Amino acid sequence: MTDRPGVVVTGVSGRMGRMLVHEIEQDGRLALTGALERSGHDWIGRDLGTMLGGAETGVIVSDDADKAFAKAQAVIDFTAPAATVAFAEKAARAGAVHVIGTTGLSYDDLKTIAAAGRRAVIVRAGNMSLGVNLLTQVTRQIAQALGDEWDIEIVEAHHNRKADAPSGTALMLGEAAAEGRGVSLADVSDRGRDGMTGPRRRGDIGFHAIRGGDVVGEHEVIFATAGERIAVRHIASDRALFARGAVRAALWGQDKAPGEYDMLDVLGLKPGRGT
Ligand SMILES: NC(=O)C1=CN([C@@H]2O[C@H](COP(=O)(O)OP(=O)(O)OC[C@H]3O[C@@H](n4cnc5c(N)ncnc54)[C@H](OP(=O)(O)O)[C@@H]3O)[C@@H](O)[C@H]2O)C=CC1
Ligand SMILES: O=C(O)C1=N[C@H](C(=O)O)C[C@H](O)C1
Repeated sequence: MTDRPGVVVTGVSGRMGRMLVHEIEQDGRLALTGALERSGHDWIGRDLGTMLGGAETGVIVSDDADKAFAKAQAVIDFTAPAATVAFAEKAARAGAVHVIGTTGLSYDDLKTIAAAGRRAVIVRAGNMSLGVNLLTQVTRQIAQALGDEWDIEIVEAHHNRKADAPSGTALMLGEAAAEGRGVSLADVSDRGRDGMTGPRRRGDIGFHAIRGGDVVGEHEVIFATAGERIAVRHIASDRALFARGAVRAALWGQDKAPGEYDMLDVLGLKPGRGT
């Protein structure tokens, strides 16, 4: 028996799933009590440690989320939108803190997750790193200080297996820029221009996605006007930083009231909420 909060990692064979198992072991403040993969996956019923090429851990990979969540205090979930929406309901029912890193969530997905967040603690962020979360604040401040004669463009680059565009981080940065300007991102978003687009619309926020090789994640916000340009940039070179943020969020959420939180709450960068 252990008094460490128990945690389940979903999508455990994925890029982030593997990284999370490693980080949970290294960090030592959470006990890994469950590991999930989708039904029919080769790893189901097998020992997680063996599947990862190491010694047996006693954690058997399962596709039964309800059973795994019932024994845990936290769920760390970097999977895919449909899976995350289903996990949100199940984690809320089990009373486990649900840390959501999954991106590409639709408006309806977000509504379902928000409903689960009225019953349990959810920490959701398109990027769990300190650097990116600081960058959102800097972006908001710069956008607030500049008029709309400054064009804002967000450029992101990721590996060639990434399923969604723009990235969750690019959207966080876009939201921050729009907030700084006092406009709704939905009204000014201009994604991936192509063809005879005509001149740029004043006030738009442009998004551009590069996909290639093994790029972990790079984001740049460009503010451009006549005669000058400002660029702020974040480069992630190791997925471990996202896993560290997720573990920190799972621990932070343990004594919080039900609600949907983000990494600014966890990092103490949003005074007056949940701290
Ligand atoms: N917020 C952040 O800081 C970060 C967010 N991400 C996001 O995390 C997500 C995952 O990224 P990544 O690890 O690279 O992707 P991977 O495709 O490598 O991993 C996703 C894993 O989830 C599994 N999965 C899908 N559906 C289910 C299900 N219903 N039940 C259990 N497991 C399931 C997949 O299985 P299968 O292969 O069979 O589909 C796969 O093993 C993406 O949305 C990505 O954008 C990534 C890094 C940082
Ligand atoms: O899919 C990824 O890899 C990443 N996804 C997140 C995103 O969509 O922004 C975070 C990070 O950039 C890596």
